[in-house]
This record gives sequence, C-alpha cells and structure tokens, in this order.
Amino acid sequence: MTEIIDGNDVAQDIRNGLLDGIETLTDAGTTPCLATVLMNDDPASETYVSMKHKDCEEVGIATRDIELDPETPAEELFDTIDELNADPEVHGILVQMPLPDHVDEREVLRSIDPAKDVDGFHPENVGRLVAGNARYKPCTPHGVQKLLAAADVETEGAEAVVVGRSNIVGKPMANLLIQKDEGGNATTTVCHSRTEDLAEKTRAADIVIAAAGVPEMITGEMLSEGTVVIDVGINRVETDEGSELVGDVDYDSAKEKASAITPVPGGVGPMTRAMLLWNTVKSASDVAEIDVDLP
Ligand SMILES: Nc1nc(=O)c2c([nH]1)NC[C@@H]1CN(c3ccc(C(=O)N[C@@H](CCC(=O)O)C(=O)O)cc3)C=[N+]21
Repeated sequence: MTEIIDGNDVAQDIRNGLLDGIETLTDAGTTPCLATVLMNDDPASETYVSMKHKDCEEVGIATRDIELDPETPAEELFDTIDELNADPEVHGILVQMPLPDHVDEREVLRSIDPAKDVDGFHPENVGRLVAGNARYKPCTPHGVQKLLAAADVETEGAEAVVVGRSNIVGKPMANLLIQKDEGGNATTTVCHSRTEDLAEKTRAADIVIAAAGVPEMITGEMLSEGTVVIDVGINRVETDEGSELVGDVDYDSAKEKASAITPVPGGVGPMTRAMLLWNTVKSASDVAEIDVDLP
C-alpha cells in the first residue's frame, strides 16, 4: 500500500507544537510577530499571503500586513523594509515574491535584516546554511524534511534525487540533504533541465523530490518500486473543467510505484507555511533570549 503523506496533518502538528513556545514568549512580553509585504496583484499571491496571516492568527503570532501598489517606486519598498528592520516588535519579514520588474529582487533580499529573514533567502543566511550553521532553514525544504520524518523515511544513507536547482527550493533542499545532521546524510544528486537522462537518475533513487516547476513531469515509469516521492510543484493548469492545481509529479502513475507520496494540494504547500511560523518563533526566541522547544 502506498502511504499518502498528509501535509495538512503534519502542518497542523507543527502549529500545535509551536503553541507552548508562543505562550511562553508572549507571557515574557515578546509576542512573535511576522510582517508580510505584498507588492504584486496576482490573485494567487494574495491568497498565499492571506493564508499565512490566518495561520499566524490561529497560533497567536502577531502580524503586520503591508500592501504596496506594484507601481510603487523601489525606494518606497526599501524604506518600508528599513522600518520593519528597525521595529523591535517585528521578528520576521517576508517580502512576497515575485516582485515587479523595476525592483531588483537580489537587492531586496540583501536589504532585509538577516536576523529577521524568516524565508532564509538573505546571502548571509544562505552562506550559513551551506556552511552547516543554518540560522533559518528555508521554509519549503525544511518542511520537506519534516514530512519525511513524519513518514518515518530515513534519509541517512539514502539515494536522494532533487529535480530542480532553484535558489528557493532545489539548492537549499540538496544542502539540507547532505548535511551531517538529522534529515540529512543522504547521497544527493541534483538534476535539472540539462540533465542528460533524468529517468536513469530517478529510477536509482530511494527519495525523489520534484521541484522543477514543470507540471506532471515525473511519471511512474521514471520510478522504481518503493520510491518515496515528494512533490514540491504547484502549477495552475487550465483543463476543460476550468483551472486546476497540479504538481510536478504525475500523481496517478507515480502512486502505483511509490511507497509514500505527497499530494498537491495538501502536501508540501501547507508545510511551507508551517515552517514560516516555526522560523518566526525561533526569531522571537533568539531576540528574547528565551529558549523554547520547537517541534
Ligand atoms: N518570499 C516568499 N516566500 C515564500 O515562501 C513564497 C513566496 N515569496 N512567493 C510565492 C511562493 C509560493 N508559496 C506557497 C506557500 C504555500 C502554499 C500552500 O499552502 N498551498 C496549499 C494550497 C494551495 C491552493 O489551494 O492554492 C497546498 O498546496 O495545499 C502555496 C504556495 C510560498 N511562496
């Protein structure tokens, strides 16, 4: 039987596991607080940001909700970030991607105080992750580690194949998988659009993590029996019945081969949001110099 790994369930467990820590910090006068900055009018982005606020509300994390018109001059965004950097009540800052063309994404990531960079995208935090001294693990790869742990999948000694090399998922995922750490110690291969024989790589894998942004590209035929399949893809595709959300994995055929698989929606997506809360609580705990148990 194939195990369907329920991301909504695991994310709920993470949120429950944060409650005590949030209470301890709040009682000590440091209510964890996440600020989001949204500067695009893509309906999907608006949905994701509002989900993040709802999650925060549920667990008692305070929020700031900043929306800037996409036409806003870049300087105004940088002023906003400076204010949030300087605000002692704000512990996490998330600037929702993508940003308008006139805004330099890299410059934005550099401008966020690394101590408040709960996405883990600031170059200092990327460097620390690579050096095995992570401050914030990026939310999606961290969430994937938690999903694997929840499904009792041992990464140590496993052959892991990451399909995709983005800065937000593929690269940090591979870095976490090779760390001498829990959820790491995997023999890790990173595949991408120039990989000569992808199916040869995925067939040799114990764990496949699909994060290429190509709808349903990983099919059952590319997998060996018993592979653990984690689908990071979130692709909106148009069908006869309207718009539908599909992953990078062809779920129906992959499920026939997989020992465990994550669905889309309801897999990695909710974990990305849960680990954002996790990082925000960690930031507040660092600021308050109060150790709390993190799930
Ligand atoms: N600075 C920044 N940080 C991000 O983490 C970030 C970002 N920008 N820009 C956009 C992407 C996308 N992203 C998602 C998070 C959760 C779901 C999610 O919860 N999905 C649910 C619901 C999907 C739905 O119904 O639309 C699911 O997969 O079940 C989706 C997408 C975070 N992102």
